[in-house]
Amino acid sequence: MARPVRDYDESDVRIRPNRRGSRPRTKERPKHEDAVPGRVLAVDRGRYRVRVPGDHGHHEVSAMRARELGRKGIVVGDEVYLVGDTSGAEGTLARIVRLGERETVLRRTADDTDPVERVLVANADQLVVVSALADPEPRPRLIDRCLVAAYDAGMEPLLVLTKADLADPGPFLAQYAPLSVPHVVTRRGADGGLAGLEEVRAALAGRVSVLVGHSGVGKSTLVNALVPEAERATGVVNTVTGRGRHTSTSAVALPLPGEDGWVVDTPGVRSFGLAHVDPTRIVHHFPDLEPGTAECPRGCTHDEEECALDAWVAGGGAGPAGPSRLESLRRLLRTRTAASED
Ligand SMILES: Nc1nc2c(ncn2[C@@H]2O[C@H](COP(=O)(O)OP(=O)(O)OP(=O)(O)O)[C@@H](O)[C@H]2O)c(=O)[nH]1
Ligand SMILES: [Zn+2]
Repeated sequence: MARPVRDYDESDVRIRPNRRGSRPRTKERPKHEDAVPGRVLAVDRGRYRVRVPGDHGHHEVSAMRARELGRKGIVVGDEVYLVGDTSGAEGTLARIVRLGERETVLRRTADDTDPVERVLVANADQLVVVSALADPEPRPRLIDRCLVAAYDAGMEPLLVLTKADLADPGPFLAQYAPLSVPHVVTRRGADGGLAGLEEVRAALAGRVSVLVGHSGVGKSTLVNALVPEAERATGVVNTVTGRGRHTSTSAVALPLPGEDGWVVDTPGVRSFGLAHVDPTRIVHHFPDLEPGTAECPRGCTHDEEECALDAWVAGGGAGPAGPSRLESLRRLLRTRTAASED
């Protein structure tokens, strides 16, 4: 019979200081089993604002990365593990010693001159593309880029169409009908309030949603209506860093009231470079077309002459909607290679 193996127990080592001081004798890296889990809400110049759950609700902790993390990036939405002073009291700084596994990764290539791929947000499951129906006019090419970024990240897209008091959503929606992207329409009501907000809330409930949209579409109006304390939350970053109102933060996670999901606002994000996108990830989001790719040549981009989708769709493989769905898929695939526009 094998002897029972005793697991290495870090706490044993730590309570027995060696002669030279309090450092454990073992070369084994400390595992930080007592590390406190939290979620990164904002990143600003090497300081992380982390939300830590406690017995009586949540509190926020300012943290820095521990050296042992190496060069691994930490982004908004990351699950992190903290040691040190995790009280969140003013002037305290915890250390992030470990990073949880990411379920999704929203990336972008900043622009055409900067080929560096950046991770924008981790662990989000929905990408909300906010677009005004008028003032400013919708930008379909930018919306398509966002959809591609969502599909590539394994996120579900949602269109929020604002300012329906200024223009009828019908013609715009017709363009997106073959894509079967869910949408919500909002408008300014006669009372000055935002109509459609309840529908937006329902679509965000229980999810982690990243909001993107170009300047003037009404994204701030929407965020402030959804998360009335949003202003206060951004203020916390500033008191922590002591750098005033201007921060380089490109994303901020805001818990929705009632702990019913999160929205991640992305104030600095104006476009999605898509140099990194894998075409096979886009076709996964067209489940009606995907079976038709079985006969494709290896490494098919699904936008080339040899692609098996044409014959399959022509043969009725994807039903009567097949041709317009294929056209939409190709539109998105071409977005990947088109020059970025914001
Ligand atoms: N008519 C109308 N105007 C709206 C609506 N929603 C927002 N606006 C107005 O549109 C303008 C831009 O709204 P913001 O919320 O600041 O837009 P934003 O997307 O945050 O833009 P940036 O701050 O530039 O990023 C403001 O004057 C809002 O009052 C709407 O549903 N209807
Ligand atoms: Zn193909």
